[in-house]
Amino acid sequence: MAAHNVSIAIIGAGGVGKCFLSQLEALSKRRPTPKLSLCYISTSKKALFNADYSLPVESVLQDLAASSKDPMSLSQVADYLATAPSKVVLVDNTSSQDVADTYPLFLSRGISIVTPNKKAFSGPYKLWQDIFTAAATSGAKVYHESSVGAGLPVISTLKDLVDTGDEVTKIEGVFSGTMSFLFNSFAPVEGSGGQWSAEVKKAKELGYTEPDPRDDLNGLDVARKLTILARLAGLPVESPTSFPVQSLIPKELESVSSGDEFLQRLHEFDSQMEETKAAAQQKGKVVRFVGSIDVATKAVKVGLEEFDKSHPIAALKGSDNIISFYTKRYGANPLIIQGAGAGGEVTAMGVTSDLLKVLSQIS
Ligand SMILES: NC(=O)C1=CN([C@@H]2O[C@H](COP(=O)(O)OP(=O)(O)OC[C@H]3O[C@@H](n4cnc5c(N)ncnc54)[C@H](OP(=O)(O)O)[C@@H]3O)[C@@H](O)[C@H]2O)C=CC1
Ligand SMILES: N[C@@H](CC=O)C(=O)O
Ligand code: NA
Repeated sequence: MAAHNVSIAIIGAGGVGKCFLSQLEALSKRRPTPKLSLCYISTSKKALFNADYSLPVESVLQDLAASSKDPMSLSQVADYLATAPSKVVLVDNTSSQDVADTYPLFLSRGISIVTPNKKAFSGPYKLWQDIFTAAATSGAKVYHESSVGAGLPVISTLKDLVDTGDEVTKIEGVFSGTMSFLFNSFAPVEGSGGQWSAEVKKAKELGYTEPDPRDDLNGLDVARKLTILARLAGLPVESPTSFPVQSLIPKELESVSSGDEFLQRLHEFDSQMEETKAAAQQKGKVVRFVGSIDVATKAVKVGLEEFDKSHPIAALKGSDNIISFYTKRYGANPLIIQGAGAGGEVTAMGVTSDLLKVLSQIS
């Protein structure tokens, strides 16, 4: 049976979006079927689309930069995509809550979704239910592997554990590429480490942070990931603020209005993090930012902990995440996933592999 053509719509063309576009271009060359055509792309300021639902992938970033079209409203995007001549997959490469809130509408109109955006799956529990109900009713697919651990197979592994009847008892580890990079370079196992505020700027330049790095430093990014994993493990966690989350934002900077001003002023408070580092050092330990979900007691928490220098969490490198799944089948030795947990290419890889899963089911 011939594969049907599929149209791809993309919202968001930043660090992850650009890497996704180049992976999409390479994919279309490597795997000519199903034929993929790009039908819509937008940032928050500009959009590109046309009446025949076909845009050239090779030049789309330049064409988008030169475009004079405003983005459509999200309900207009849903109308436009629902009348496309082929099935459509929407790739949300933003961190927008508004786009996330519209997933039930897209899905109910038969538009599948792949995304690294955490907001839909870690927002109110009702949104989570509406998303999966809409998908089940319409048959559209929704995948979000890169919403936890970037391209690392964290969500697919947890789903496999649950779907095959294993009992997940605990999930713990380092869930933030930014936090991992910061502590690995600021408080390394050997050597004195860098300056906290300078490392935060580096993490942003490397594309590890959220668009606003305060969303990483306040612990909410990790809390969102734990909310997603807890829900998949069967705990109906209401929201990422419904359990204890430690923030590393200095009190004095809590009310600054922009991420840029925050970054400019952060160095004034470097001594606070130096004290935290020194307290661990005095005990021969290092400090790291971790999270855990205890399924039996329903306890979820996020924050700083001290680790012996020989502990696998202390020895992480770069932006690596490490995530341990304790289950009935795996017993005392958890199933462990480790590797880069942030960065454009590895995040886009998770999005592209989700796209392949959707294509295998709808084309
Ligand atoms: N970077 C990483 O390592 C990882 C990122 N993720 C997730 O991937 C997503 C993208 O991250 P990243 O690429 O780094 O972020 P960027 O800030 O680099 O890019 C975000 C893009 O989304 C666009 N955008 C934002 N809001 C809207 C909107 N309402 N409508 C249309 N476009 C919008 C922005 O456009 P404009 O520039 O015009 O505002 C920009 O093109 C986030 O959800 C993030 O949490 C997940 C795992 C790892
Ligand atoms: N800002 C996030 C990006 C991936 O989710 C992180 O640093 O882990
Ligand atoms: Na992942």
